[in-house]
Amino acid sequence: MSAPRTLIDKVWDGHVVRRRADDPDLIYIDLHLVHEASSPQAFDGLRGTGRRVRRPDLTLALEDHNVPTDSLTIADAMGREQVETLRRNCAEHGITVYSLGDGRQGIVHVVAPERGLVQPGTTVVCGDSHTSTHGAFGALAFGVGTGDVEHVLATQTMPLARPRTMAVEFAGALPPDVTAKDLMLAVIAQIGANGANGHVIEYRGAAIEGLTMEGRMTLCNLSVEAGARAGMIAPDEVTYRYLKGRPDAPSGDAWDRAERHWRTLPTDEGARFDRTVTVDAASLAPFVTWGTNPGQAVPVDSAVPDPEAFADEADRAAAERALAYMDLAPGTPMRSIAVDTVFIGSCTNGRIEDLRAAADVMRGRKVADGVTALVVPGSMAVRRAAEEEGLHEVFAAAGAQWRLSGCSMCLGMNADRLVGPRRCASTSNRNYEGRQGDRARTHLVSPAVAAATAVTGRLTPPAGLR
Ligand SMILES: CC(C)[C@H](C(=O)O)[C@@H](O)C(=O)O
Ligand code: SF4
Repeated sequence: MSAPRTLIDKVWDGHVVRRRADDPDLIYIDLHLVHEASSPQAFDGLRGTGRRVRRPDLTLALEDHNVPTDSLTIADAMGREQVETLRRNCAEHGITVYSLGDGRQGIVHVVAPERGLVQPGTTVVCGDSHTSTHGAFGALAFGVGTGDVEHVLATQTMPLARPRTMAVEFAGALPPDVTAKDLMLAVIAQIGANGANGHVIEYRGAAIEGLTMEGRMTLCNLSVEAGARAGMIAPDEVTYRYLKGRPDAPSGDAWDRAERHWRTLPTDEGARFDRTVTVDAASLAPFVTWGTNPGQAVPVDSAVPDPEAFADEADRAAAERALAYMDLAPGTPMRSIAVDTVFIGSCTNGRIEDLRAAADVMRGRKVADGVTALVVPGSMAVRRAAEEEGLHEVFAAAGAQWRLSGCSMCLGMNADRLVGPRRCASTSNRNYEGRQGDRARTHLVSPAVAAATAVTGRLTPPAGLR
């Protein structure tokens, strides 16, 4: 009987191409996702050394960061250049690219799973930190730098030091209105924005088993905001049901073989993690950030904390600086904070269930005067699914804008950028200074909280409308 192993260990061990003392392991990569913002130098590097892409068939490119969401024409010269460069690079190397205007286009971390490309027990990389999303399937998925993108393009492998393992155990069931987004904002508030540095997290417990694949993707997406290298969830019936029948998932005998393998992946009884953190899921509430990192978060029914209350000096200084940037005073009830913009979208919360949750809150209601609300589906497939259900009509009737898919207002790399000292409730994953625009102030929230906030014009949990 071999020693009990974690899910992380099993996927790692199954992908070591070469192991040598004093060297990082060389890991095989099953799926390489590419986007326009982080790939140009990598392709230049290949060209400079006369190398080709080793496995174009295991590489998929998408246009997401620089694309507009209100038109199929990229007005901005730099954005256009990025996208055209990606198209040229992909044509030169025989890589499939889902371009702006293609029905399969969308945010890389939304499209790959919905196609069935991300499968349990595989390794997935992309020159993008939120590649951690794909860990929801029990894949080992992580963001890599541009130099690594080049290495993977050329060799389909990557040298990697074995990460440490961390179990995040959720005790108890989720209360109503508490979503995967709230769970993870609570985890990051508990362990800190660097709390999982150097680790791959496995999320465990009944609250996780009860999440849909979409919720699991939201959770794993935010792993990197806790500093983790990746986040993973063991595959189960929920995973298999989601994958079956997707265009790029295995079918027939190949499915049966794959499923037999997938069922061997969950962490063995008695396997050890380097670290374990326990989170009381049953005591959580909808969370919202007050500061400029995702760990600076509190339940929406509480107040902006007093920096003086932080025991750690660095935390205190960070809180003071964050409150100055956010223009907030200690003790201000979160629910009294007025916003002028609401963004519903991104690879964290731009999937169909997220849009359903937002539409459920907005149905029959209106966006408050003076508030601009953007609803940006994470992919064109999500957009079509939402339209089939009539969600776009709910948003339009409420006065929200219904857009094409892309990263949009998640970051200031395209036309959906906030100008001036605007304040935004956003379903995205980052709230650092200038993230959504030069002086923009971001409050990270779940889709339901974003929708309720759009209706009242102030940070509001959905229960606040009932
Ligand atoms: C532009 C890209 C490399 C970046 C990332 O790595 O995550 C972006 O997607 C982000 O969310 O900040
Ligand atoms: S939606 Fe936001 S977080 Fe996700 S890949 Fe795009 S920019 Fe990065």
